[in-house]
Amino acid sequence: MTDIQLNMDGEPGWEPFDAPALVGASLRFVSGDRTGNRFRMRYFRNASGELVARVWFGPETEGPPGHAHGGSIAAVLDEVLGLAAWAAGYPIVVGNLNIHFRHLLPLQTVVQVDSEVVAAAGRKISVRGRIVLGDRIFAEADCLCITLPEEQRRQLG
Ligand SMILES: CCCCCCCCCC(=O)SCCNC(=O)CCNC(=O)[C@H](O)C(C)(C)COP(=O)(O)OP(=O)(O)OC[C@H]1O[C@@H](n2cnc3c(N)ncnc32)[C@H](O)[C@@H]1OP(=O)(O)O
Repeated sequence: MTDIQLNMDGEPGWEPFDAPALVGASLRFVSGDRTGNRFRMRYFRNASGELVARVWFGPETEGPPGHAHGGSIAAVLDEVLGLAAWAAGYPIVVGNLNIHFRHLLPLQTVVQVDSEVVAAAGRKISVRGRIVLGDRIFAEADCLCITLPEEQRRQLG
């Protein structure tokens, strides 16, 4: 397997972001395995609080031959956009995730997930995101996150 570059060393202003330190170790499904053949990913945040992820879609995320399964793309967007809301200070779960799959995403490629918290109204936090490689947009998503009441948050641990 070729060298997998997930760092942002050449891009000043982005610091590694410790997702489990914020939301807990339960966040394993997408970002928990740093060596396997499903996803490998790293989170980064800048001084403005924007969150990005560098994600490698491994052979076990396959859907169409040689390309990522739509569900694997959805899983990545669910986690990254939900985490973007948490990183902005909102303890949420994802209520609605709407994805446009724009281009087939080739396996064993490192792509970037950009995110932006675009609105907060009461318990509803709107987050937008996209999966890109250079100018190529593979997927775009709108995510509605809902903050959890304190009691429900406590039950989650
Ligand atoms: C803890 C670690 C977190 C890790 C980081 C995040 C990354 C992972 C992200 C996820 O995968 S989270 C897991 C996937 N999501 C879920 O399983 C959520 C399951 N659904 C629920 O728990 C509840 O339906 C939910 C908390 C989202 C809402 O239920 P509530 O009873 O608390 O809220 P309610 O129904 O009163 O709705 C509150 C407002 O949100 C709106 N709303 C709720 N769900 C909606 C929805 N699905 N679509 C559109 N609007 C929605 C609702 O209309 C209302 O708007 P208004 O205040 O204007 O009336």
